[in-house]
Amino acid sequence: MSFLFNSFMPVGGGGGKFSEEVKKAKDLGYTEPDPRDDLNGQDVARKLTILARIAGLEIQSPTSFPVQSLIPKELESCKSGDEFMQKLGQYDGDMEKLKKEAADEGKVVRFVGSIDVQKNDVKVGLEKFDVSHPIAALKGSDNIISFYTKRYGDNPLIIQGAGAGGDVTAMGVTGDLIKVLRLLR
Ligand SMILES: NC(=O)C1=CN([C@@H]2O[C@H](COP(=O)(O)OP(=O)(O)OC[C@H]3O[C@@H](n4cnc5c(N)ncnc54)[C@H](OP(=O)(O)O)[C@@H]3O)[C@@H](O)[C@H]2O)C=CC1
Ligand SMILES: N[C@@H](CC=O)C(=O)O
Repeated sequence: MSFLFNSFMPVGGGGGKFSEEVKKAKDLGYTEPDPRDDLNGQDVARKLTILARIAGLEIQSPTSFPVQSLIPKELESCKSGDEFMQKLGQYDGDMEKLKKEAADEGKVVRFVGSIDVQKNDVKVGLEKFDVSHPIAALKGSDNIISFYTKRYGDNPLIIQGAGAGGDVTAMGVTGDLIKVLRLLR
């Protein structure tokens, strides 16, 4: 999703049609095998569930908090990812409208997950960001996690790096396997 929005609406203008950027992300191996698993918000919701639990929140499941889906209502009944991809272009106008609205406000649109530990609040969806915000400047498949804490107040602690692609995914899986092996010792 990060690559998708970084290339759909880069700072400074440009970016292709939404459906074309989804196809590009899929061809590069950045989406889930079925891109609907990204566009319905569930991939981000799963990651937020893990992070929120690490932060101490009791989150029942990735479907137990608000998640915005970018799948057009009319395409919810598609039988396969291929059918979905073929039809997605018919709805490019909706995303184009959103892009223009944000651009008129001098902002960009990004798909983000937020965890408010104190309020016990988790949510996933589209948000507009000022072009000077660190999330606006992301490139390629980079993801960003910002920690707003008592000490890292208005200037958050930031972790940034590639969040998709074969090499980093393989590295993540290998890291998890090593952790499991250590637990089994
Ligand atoms: N794509 C990405 O950038 C990222 C992906 N992920 C996660 O990594 C996982 C894989 O994603 P991705 O690599 O894109 O998906 P792919 O579909 O490209 O690869 C999945 C691989 O897993 C194999 N596989 C599936 N089921 C089984 C099984 N039961 N036993 C053994 N092998 C199996 C498939 O084998 P076969 O080809 O024979 O079907 C295929 O080689 C997903 O859970 C995804 O959420 C996480 C971070 C980033
Ligand atoms: N499909 C994911 C990448 C792997 O988890 C994404 O869109 O960020």
